[in-house]
Amino acid sequence: MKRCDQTAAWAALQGHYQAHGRGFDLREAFARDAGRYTAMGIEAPEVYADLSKNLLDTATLHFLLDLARECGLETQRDALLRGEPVNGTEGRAVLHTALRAPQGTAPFSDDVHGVLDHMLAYADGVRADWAFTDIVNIGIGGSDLGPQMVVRALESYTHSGQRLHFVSNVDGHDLAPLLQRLDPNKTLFIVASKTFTTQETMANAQAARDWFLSAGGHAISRHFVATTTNIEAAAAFGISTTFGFWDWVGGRYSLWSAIGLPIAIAIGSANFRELLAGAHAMDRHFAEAPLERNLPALLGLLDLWYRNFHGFGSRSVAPYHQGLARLPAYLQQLEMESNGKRVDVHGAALPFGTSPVVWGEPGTNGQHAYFQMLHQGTDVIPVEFIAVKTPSHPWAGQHHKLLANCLAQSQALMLGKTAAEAATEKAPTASASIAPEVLAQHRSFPGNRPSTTFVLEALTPRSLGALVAMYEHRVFTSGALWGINSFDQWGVELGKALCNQLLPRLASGDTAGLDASTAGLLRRLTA
Ligand SMILES: O=P(O)(O)OC[C@H]1O[C@](O)(CO)[C@@H](O)[C@@H]1O
Repeated sequence: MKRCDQTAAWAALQGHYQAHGRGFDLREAFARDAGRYTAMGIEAPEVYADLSKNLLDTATLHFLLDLARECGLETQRDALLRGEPVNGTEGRAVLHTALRAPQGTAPFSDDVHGVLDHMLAYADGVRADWAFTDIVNIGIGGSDLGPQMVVRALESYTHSGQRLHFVSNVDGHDLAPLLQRLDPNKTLFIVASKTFTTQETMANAQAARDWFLSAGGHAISRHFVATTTNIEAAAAFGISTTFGFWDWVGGRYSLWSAIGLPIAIAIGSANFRELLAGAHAMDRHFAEAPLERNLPALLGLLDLWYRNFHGFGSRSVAPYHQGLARLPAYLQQLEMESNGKRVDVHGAALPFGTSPVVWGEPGTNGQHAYFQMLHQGTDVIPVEFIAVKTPSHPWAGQHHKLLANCLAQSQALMLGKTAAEAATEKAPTASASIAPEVLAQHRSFPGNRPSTTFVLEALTPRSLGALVAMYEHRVFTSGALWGINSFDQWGVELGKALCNQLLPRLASGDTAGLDASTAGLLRRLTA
């Protein structure tokens, strides 16, 4: 398997970038090719993607697809899906796709469906049990972001009466205000942790249990359940109802496993199965569609083109659906924990950039905050718009405003406005004292700024499942091309170890042997 920079296609792309890519102009590309929108629209299950407002043409795509083939992308993908130990540094397979495959069609099927059926039956029982008014998921990272994002997105599928809460931060300001509002005998706590050792989760679980007992709670066994691979540790904590999963489910890929319990309680088993079905449909697309029409593969290639040739270090995600408010945070873990790596699978330092910074907010809110920089700042930041055709509220006029904003932003990023065009506009009165040609500079936009727009018919369990799986496979694609292990996360370990060393010093105030800055700050925080 070749790393991207060791292929002939990489060299060809370098030449192509110098000759055409650098000076590529979207406005000219649309003027030259009337069929550009149609040719660069990809129909994947539940997701339509308009790639036409990106800085590439048929020749670029041709070289990128050559690169994918030379890197053995399809072979790497097949190894992933077969359950080979592609997570080399941890000696593990990576099989989140098996969690959403129909019975008998993927590795570990009996185990997967056994836990799934058990978990969904329990979830439906909780939904029907009106004695539970509040469900609290205690977990962090992958044991929080996925379930939280999905529950928020599918709020219209939840039934009223039960409230879902997510507590993640070791900061007591997360848990304490919530507990004040809860009745212990009407609350279910889900302690969600793949390892059941994570400091934040264990601290919050302990605090919740202490509160439960001191606030008059009865029957811990009914009010605390766990979702974990470490059933012994959950039992030692005193939890007898546990839904398990396996080491081949990465934390950031785990919402499809027992970690999805809060989702299942929120939307019910039938809808949870729809979520899985949507993801499975995208899995099949990724596994079977030719690379030319394979949406996750094309997105991964586009990421490489932007990161390694155009030098863009960031990508902004703008979901034009308030339900997807937590999607950017979810994608930050998915993408940056997966591909924020600086050595390849053989431990060799990489001579090129890997994961971009992924960030964003729902539209239209972002427009009134940082879109200024996207339009007129000095950095080019590709933007990803997500538009949903049919809302789940009744206000068509308001939805039209949302969609018009979404389309207008990608249009403005692409078209821009020249100083000459700006000069023809009537200046606002407040700016009248500025020379018109100076004002025109301020009011002009460079344009030619790339974006992708995804369209969903509606935000449903099925479409959301497909959308998330699309992102997972896209991250796999760019990681595979870069030659990195997208499935470990050693970068989180050093901070954890140093935290454990510092912890006793917070109580004792001992600063001996610390660097001057850490010692000074510790003194300031403890004196
Ligand atoms: O589910 P756990 O084991 O508590 O881990 C939580 C999170 O911590 C990490 O291991 C590192 O931050 C993530 O990969 C993971 O999702």
